[in-house]
Amino acid sequence: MVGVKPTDQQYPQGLVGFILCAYPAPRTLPHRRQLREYEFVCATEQMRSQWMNAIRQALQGHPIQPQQAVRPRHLQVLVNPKGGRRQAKQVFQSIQPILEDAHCQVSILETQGGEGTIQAVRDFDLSAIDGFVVVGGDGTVYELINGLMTHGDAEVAIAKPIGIIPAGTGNGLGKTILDLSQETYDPSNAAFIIAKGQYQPINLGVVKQDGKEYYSILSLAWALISDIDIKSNKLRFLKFLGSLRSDLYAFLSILALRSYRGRISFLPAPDWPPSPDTPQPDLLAEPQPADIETSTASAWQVLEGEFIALWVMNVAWATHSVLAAPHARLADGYMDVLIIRKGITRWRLLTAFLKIATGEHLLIPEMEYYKVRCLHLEPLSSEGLLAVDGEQIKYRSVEMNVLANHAQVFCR
Ligand SMILES: Nc1ncnc2c1ncn2[C@@H]1O[C@H](COP(=O)(O)OP(=O)(O)OP(=O)(O)O)[C@@H](O)[C@H]1O
Repeated sequence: MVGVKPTDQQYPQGLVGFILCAYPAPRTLPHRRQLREYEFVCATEQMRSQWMNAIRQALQGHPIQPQQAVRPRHLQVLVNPKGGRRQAKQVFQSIQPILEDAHCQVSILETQGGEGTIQAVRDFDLSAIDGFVVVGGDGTVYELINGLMTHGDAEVAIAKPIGIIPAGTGNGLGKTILDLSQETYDPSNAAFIIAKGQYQPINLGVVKQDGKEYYSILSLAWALISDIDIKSNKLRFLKFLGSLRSDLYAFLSILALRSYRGRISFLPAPDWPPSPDTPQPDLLAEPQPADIETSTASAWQVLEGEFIALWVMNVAWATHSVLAAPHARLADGYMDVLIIRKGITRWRLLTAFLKIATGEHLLIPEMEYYKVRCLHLEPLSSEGLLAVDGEQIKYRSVEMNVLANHAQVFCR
């Protein structure tokens, strides 16, 4: 009786009956309406199971095919345990669930560095790989690209999309991709882009020197820039500095400023610089073949003299905090070139350095900016450094050409 409101016929008589009826039923015990709903659910459940049995009988001899399972994407992951703050393994563990939730299966390779990594990439069985993921910095991407381009089946290898989880020091390519995908600079956002699975073409640079070829996805640097890139590696043991390492070295190099003699020849884009009326281009739009053909028709330019810096950029961001080439597009068939000649004051250079995170360094008149199809550098100073994607190459004449839309990166 307690907890279930009695019907009229069941009302007990007198004072006891009045108290029992006025006393509200405890919520934990079923109310009569709830009981009726329960009975209804039981009845419909019974009907449902009867219908299902009827359908099963009708379909006997006509088994239903199980739904085709979505094939998981197989990603070959390259983790550089020595990149950046040496946190790449932990970074990958933290984002792995994002890839797994997106039906990605991963195989992990810990890189050895240099030729060891390039050879390991050449040995990959491509039939089992849908894409690559680099957990490291631009140096590891460079090794991956060079391994793919010299793979026995290079055409198939370089067509596989590449994703970047930034775990190096600079991570210029990772930052460029995150920026184009309108995501903030963070490993989980980078994993999210890979999980989404969309990819875009990207130019590659081919650097030729002494009959050898190197493939670049980021940059060719000479003078002040390569000095900072290569010499700041000496401070790598100061792990806590992270990317501040190159900022510190840049500041010291500007104080002890020196110039380098050389000859820079290049084939500029015919429509550069654009007139102020030209609408802003879509940064991911593929180039029209006509754009590339007309560029070869334009005349070579030759600059000879003393230079402070040469930076040939394939993408916009040189590091996650250096927007060196704000006009660079992923697949426009051009490289963006920043040249600083001797004559700029230390103060102006320092101002440019402080503004480079937003691309406003280009407002300083001494910054010369070109878009080029190919470039030839002949260093005329006896000593100096040259770097491709932050990796040192021999200090002698070098040529760089664009391979338009040659690789693919997970982006957007
Ligand atoms: N197991 C390893 N031991 C020693 N060096 C390695 C190993 N694996 C990779 N390397 C080297 O580490 C160097 C740096 O790699 P990476 O570019 O990934 O990081 P980073 O230099 O910190 O980042 P960024 O290039 O973006 O500034 C590369 O030259 C690579 O050859």
